[in-house]
Amino acid sequence: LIYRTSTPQCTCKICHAYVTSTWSIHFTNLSDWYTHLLNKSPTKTIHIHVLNNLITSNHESVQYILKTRFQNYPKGKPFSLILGDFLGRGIFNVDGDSWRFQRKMACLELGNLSMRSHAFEVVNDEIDRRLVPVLSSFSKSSSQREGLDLDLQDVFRRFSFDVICKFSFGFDPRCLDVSLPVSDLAVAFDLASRLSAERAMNPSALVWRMKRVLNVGSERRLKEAIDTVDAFAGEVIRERNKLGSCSGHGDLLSRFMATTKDPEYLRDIIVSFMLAGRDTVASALTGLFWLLARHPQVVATIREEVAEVEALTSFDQIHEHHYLQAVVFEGMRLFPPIQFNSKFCLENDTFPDGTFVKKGTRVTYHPYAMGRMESIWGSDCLDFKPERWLKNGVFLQETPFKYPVFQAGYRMCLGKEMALVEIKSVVISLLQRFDIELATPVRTPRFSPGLTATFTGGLQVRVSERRGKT
Ligand code: HEM
Repeated sequence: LIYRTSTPQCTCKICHAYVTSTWSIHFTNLSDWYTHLLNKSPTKTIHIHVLNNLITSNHESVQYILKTRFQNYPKGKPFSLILGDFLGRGIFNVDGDSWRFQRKMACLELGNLSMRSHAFEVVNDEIDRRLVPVLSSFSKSSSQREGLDLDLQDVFRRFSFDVICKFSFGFDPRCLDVSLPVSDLAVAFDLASRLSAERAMNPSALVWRMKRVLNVGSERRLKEAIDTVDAFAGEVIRERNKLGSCSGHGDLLSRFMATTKDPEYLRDIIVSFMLAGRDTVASALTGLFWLLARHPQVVATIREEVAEVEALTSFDQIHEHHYLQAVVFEGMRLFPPIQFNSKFCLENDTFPDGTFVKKGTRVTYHPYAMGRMESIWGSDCLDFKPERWLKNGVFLQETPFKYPVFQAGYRMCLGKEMALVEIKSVVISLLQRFDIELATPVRTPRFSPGLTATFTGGLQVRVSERRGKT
């Protein structure tokens, strides 16, 4: 009974390759195989029947899902159930009024001028006091670690975890420190995120639901991880309550606390923002530094631009480094932190590309594949070429429906500007001070399962201080 699956049995070539995993003979990642299939598809849409999942890289269909027929493509129950234990009723996991309310509040907060300067301060403080010292301690000239390999992905995850916690709820988890401490919270958060995502890989929801009822295996570990995250969120809320409304805190949590005292709801908001701001930024930085290590000319050009243009001293200056902006966008074109994103179709529909969409079908748009579509980027789509974003030296943005790295339409990412500031500040600071090379040259990164793209085995690098630049 447990393994009975409600998905249709299909023996077509694609479904067979999916079910037997034979796609992995020719492709490193499932996303690379989907990219291959989508590039070949005349409509740029494919149907994995056994998953009842329509996957598209057609920008007109993406616009249709995310904007034109937004109401017909909510997140839907299947996902809110899968992620419900971890994300609760937080912004990522709800539709309708609850989503609208949280979006409005978060929008006010993230767009607010003083929050922008607060974000800038938090990011640069974390860079100066923690990120740079950690890299220095691993550099070839350091007496501390004598040029040991450093997992840059791990460092970026620690960095962005500290930043989002300090920024959103004024709490400093101190994950990034020269001693690289083990943080129970960060470990639990990772586990909860990974195990929640893995629920979706079961052939039927019955599998994980049964395990949850029996409290065994991965469901037991998931529960324990969520308990640790809940304990942390509870502590943050209690501390904040003690300080009262006259604490002077102007952060995101305070704004939500002014509207509700429901601890469960506040917990969901805390978890959502930790998820939103942590893994995504770390993932963007990991992919970008992998690319930079393989493109010394791009590094040299960034250094030239940074030397020419005044240093980044405020949030709003982020648009002044055009080449750097192009580099960051180009990095996420090839390595989008959220490789794919799914919705559910409420009523029968037809995509602009002519694909019929049956009610109840899972509908997925695929930023990873879209970044590698010849039809969008041309025959050099696999090359890392920041110049493609520049016209006469000025950065020109592509429509978000062709580049839905931050999603697009009504639910577009609210932290985009903050993420860009964070990524650019890190790139500038690290490239000014260090030369960074890959410890083991990997041709194609392999990704681990999870809600955001993570390099399996991390990003192992060797760091050396640039003479006269420290
Ligand atoms: C490179 C970094 C980032 C990327 C690539 C990114 C990407 C995305 C994507 C794809 C979504 C849509 C998710 C979905 O609906 O399932 C999203 C939503 C969101 N992001 Fe980001 N994000 C980044 C950083 C951030 C940061 C730093 C914050 C907060 C400070 C943030 C806050 C949010 C929020 C609140 C939403 C929910 C919007 C809604 O549902 O209306 N993001 N982001």
